[in-house]
Amino acid sequence: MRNERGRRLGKDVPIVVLTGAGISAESGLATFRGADGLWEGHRIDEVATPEAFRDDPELVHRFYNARRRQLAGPGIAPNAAHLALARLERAWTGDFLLVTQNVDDLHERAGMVRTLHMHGQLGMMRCLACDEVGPADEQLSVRSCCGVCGSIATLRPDVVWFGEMPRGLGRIYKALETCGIFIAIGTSGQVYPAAGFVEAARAAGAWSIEVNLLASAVSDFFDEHWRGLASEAVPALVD
Ligand SMILES: CC(C)NC(=O)[C@H](Cc1c[nH]c2ccccc12)NC(=O)[C@H](CCCC/N=C(/NCCC(=O)O)S[C@H]1O[C@H](COP(=O)(O)OP(=O)(O)OC[C@H]2O[C@@H](n3cnc4c(N)ncnc43)[C@H](O)[C@@H]2O)[C@@H](O)[C@H]1O)NC(=O)OCc1ccccc1
Repeated sequence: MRNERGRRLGKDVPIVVLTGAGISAESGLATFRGADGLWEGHRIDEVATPEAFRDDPELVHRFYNARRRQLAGPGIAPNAAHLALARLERAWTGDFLLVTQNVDDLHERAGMVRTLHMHGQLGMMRCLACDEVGPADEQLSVRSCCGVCGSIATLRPDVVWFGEMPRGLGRIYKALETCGIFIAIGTSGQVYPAAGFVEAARAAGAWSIEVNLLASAVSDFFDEHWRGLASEAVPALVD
């Protein structure tokens, strides 16, 4: 991998890659702030909150069931950007961590292993009574029963909602504090704490690269910018 000044970026330095909805856009999955950023007329961050689940759990279940159906649907598959990152992970000799804000499983379907879903996973559910986590199907509802403790109406999507603590922050900040390269792909830099990772990486002296269709809210923090479709820019960057 070479930076825009052609300086070879050694595959032996610790690297952190952050991805957002933009990397899955070309796989047919809607981005959050794409189109109108609405689902059934609801602003996404209206249905992705603990308050929404408390007030109207059926609406929230419908939202996540619809996204599970879409993700499991025909034609939804990892694109060239996911596949290029999987090649990079296999070729990387230094510490490698992929942190994704995405709840889809396209990185894993592309063969990636060292992934951390900081906002949870669409394919999993958690029981609020016994805290058991297990695979979720497309029919989750308030009538669903927990297979472990038998309680009803206690199953929720195992995702991180607005106002909730993201997953693995300790591991993420540890990796950011020692990384030599930080790459952000397909994220608008509007949701925290993810949007603040580039500053932590820079503070550690990392070379920072942003790959995005448009400028993001944190573009100024990056050393290098690759503007374009992830499916074209990521292979060009890493191969
Ligand atoms: C809206 C925003 C202002 N609000 C927040 O950030 C809030 C509140 C907040 C906390 N700190 C702050 C500081 C300042 C201001 C606000 C806050 N944050 C939280 O609540 C977080 C939890 C947030 C997580 C919420 N859950 C999600 N998802 C899971 C659910 C679900 O999926 O249903 S967030 C969800 O939205 C975000 C969407 O953003 P992107 O992925 O960037 O997608 P977007 O559509 O915006 O952009 C796509 C980009 O791709 C580009 N693109 C499009 N197509 C392509 C293409 N083809 N190729 C390349 N690029 C492309 C576009 O140009 C665009 O730039 C993702 O994070 C995604 O996971 N929790 C928390 O803070 O807990 C306490 C705490 C405090 C301190 C330390 C620890 C904890």
